[in-house]
Amino acid sequence: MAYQIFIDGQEGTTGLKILDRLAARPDLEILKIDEEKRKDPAERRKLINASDITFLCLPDAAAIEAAALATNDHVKIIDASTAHRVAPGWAYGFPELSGGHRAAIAASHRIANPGCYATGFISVAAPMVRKGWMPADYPVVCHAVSGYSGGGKKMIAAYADPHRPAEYQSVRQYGLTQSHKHQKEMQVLSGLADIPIFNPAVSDFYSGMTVSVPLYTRLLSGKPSVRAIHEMFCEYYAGQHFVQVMPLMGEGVLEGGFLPSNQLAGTNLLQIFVCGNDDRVLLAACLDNLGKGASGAAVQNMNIALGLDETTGLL
Ligand SMILES: NC(=O)C1=CN([C@@H]2O[C@H](COP(=O)(O)OP(=O)(O)OC[C@H]3O[C@@H](n4cnc5c(N)ncnc54)[C@H](OP(=O)(O)O)[C@@H]3O)[C@@H](O)[C@H]2O)C=CC1
Ligand SMILES: CC(=O)N[C@@H](CCC(=O)OP(=O)(O)O)C(=O)O
Repeated sequence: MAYQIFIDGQEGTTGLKILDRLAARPDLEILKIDEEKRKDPAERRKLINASDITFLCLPDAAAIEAAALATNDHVKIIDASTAHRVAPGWAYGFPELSGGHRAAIAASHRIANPGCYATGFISVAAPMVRKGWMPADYPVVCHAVSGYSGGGKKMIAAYADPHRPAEYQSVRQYGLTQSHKHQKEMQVLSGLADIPIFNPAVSDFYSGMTVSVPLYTRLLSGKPSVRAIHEMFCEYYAGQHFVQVMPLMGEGVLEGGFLPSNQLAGTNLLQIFVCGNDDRVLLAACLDNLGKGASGAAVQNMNIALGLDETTGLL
């Protein structure tokens, strides 16, 4: 019998992308909610409890409410929101981070899907801390640029508006108060003592993102060379299908010395670039905010939670 899947928030940006990725799969049956009952707690409770897997593609408050509607012991919840990412009892859905993370996703009934920026940041910061090269109190700074679909339906509509302000054509930095909702998750999952300084920006393209962390090697334990850092990342992610460590300096991959942000749109891939020199290193992660940053990761986590090949149905 096909697995029963419910997407709470099926009309939103992330919900629709998950639906797209699952639509052609014969091993799954999608439990659709009537349009007029999309926000009816009783109907949602019924479908959540009838499912094997429920994806929550909702704002945080609605995701917390939805998780409480799951009353049977069977259903596995995969929450795309920020609500449960550092909550006790929830597995963090980044299987490439460690064998322990993959095992927790396979065993848990509550899986928090990582944030898009957080995925990029953790992919480069966590191995540096785990390998003992970046001291936990390293003063970490992170820069990032995202496509506007990261802001969901409202931001997509604002960018598509023919009467939008001219400034939308420029890169717009935000998170200026240093209290972006991903910062706690970035700190905790990377094993850092302090919240990193985070400078996100949104720009005039639909999806994709680059998340960068500049480092002084002189502040790292053992002062590793840029080549040694690259080798460490190659070993850390060896054998992973969706996380790829690119050639040192992006040799043969980056055209004209530019690192684009939209190259991985439509995929579940995350590519890591190690650039710079033996004094100043730039670690950068490129991904699709709607792919490995949201719907792709959610489907990968579902595959693991169901005991399937994690690449099923994913590019
Ligand atoms: N966009 C992205 O790149 C990423 C998003 N996320 C997270 O995923 C979640 C969904 O984001 P996104 O898809 O972008 O957001 P959207 O705003 O595009 O979609 C959210 C959907 O949830 C629906 N909704 C709101 N409240 C309720 C409720 N009480 N009951 C049922 N449905 C409700 C909305 O309905 P209506 O259509 O009526 O507005 C909408 O369809 C968020 O928590 C977001 O932070 C995570 C990673 C990346
Ligand atoms: C461009 C833009 O606005 N991006 C969103 C991040 C989207 C995301 O990852 O949302 P989650 O926190 O649910 O993971 C933002 O900065 O809030």
